[in-house]
Amino acid sequence: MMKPQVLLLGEIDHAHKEWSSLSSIANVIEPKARSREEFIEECKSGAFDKISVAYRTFQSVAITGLIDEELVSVLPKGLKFIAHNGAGYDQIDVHACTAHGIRVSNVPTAVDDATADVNMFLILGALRGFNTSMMALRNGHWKGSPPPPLGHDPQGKVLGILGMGGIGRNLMKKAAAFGMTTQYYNRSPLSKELSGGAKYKETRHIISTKEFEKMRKGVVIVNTARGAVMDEDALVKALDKGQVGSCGLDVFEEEPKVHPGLVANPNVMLVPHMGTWTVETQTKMEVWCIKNVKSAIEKGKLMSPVGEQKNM
Ligand SMILES: O=CC(=O)O
Repeated sequence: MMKPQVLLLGEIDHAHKEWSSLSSIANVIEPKARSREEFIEECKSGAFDKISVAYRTFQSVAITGLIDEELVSVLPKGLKFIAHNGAGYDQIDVHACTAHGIRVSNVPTAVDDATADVNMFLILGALRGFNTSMMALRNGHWKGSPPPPLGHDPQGKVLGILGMGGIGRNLMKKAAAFGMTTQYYNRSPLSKELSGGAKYKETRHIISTKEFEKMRKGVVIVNTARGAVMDEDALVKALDKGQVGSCGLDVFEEEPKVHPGLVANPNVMLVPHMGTWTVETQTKMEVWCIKNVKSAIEKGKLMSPVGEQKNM
């Protein structure tokens, strides 16, 4: 019998052993395309017609572009599974995939420690106002003149967590070790029956001017989720007014672009999307994603389907 074919979109950098062990159950194909246009052409050429599973990385968006309706509609009909190597899957239009009979998985859990660590780093950095003096030192001005205002301790502060999934719960434990108490908010879409077919409102810009105004003046904001969760323009304005005192960001609305108002503001700590950027975590993520590919081939279903497809 012919082995099933797996399409590799992106690179395997760490889990080489696990990836090569796939060869006993599948043949791996890599695209020749170097742009979205070429990729669409390659799909239409029939080169991928025997593919049933695709493994994709966050970075592969540089070749294929977003996995949106246009792309999904040219993917080979036999492609039934997309295993995405990442926790966040905003590059993939899951509704379009569902409509075309494609199941999507992501990588939860493996990302929790590293992402919560970056969040805690940004919380501490923003509370202490370290960015201004770190810049001053490099510019030959020691702490800066005048020295920056005193920072604040995390001990006794209340941490609000928006999104109490694996990363949120991991962060809560870390913050507790720093003496913080947590309040949380979590979104959970209703079941199909209860929502009566109404489309679930996504999380884009759920934090904007109105929400900043409800917060305590001088609030510290950290984002390690996705940039678009917050209205970046509104954040810049709230920082300029002092409504937001300082902030720490790992994610941005239009990566790799960063709003000039954020770059210009020394009260903002900026990290270029490095939440999971460690050897240990990248390795765990690849291993996890490969398990999804194996499960798709051997059991006909993904090990960790995305939330929208959990009940299918
Ligand atoms: O941003 C990183 C991820 O979604 O895994």
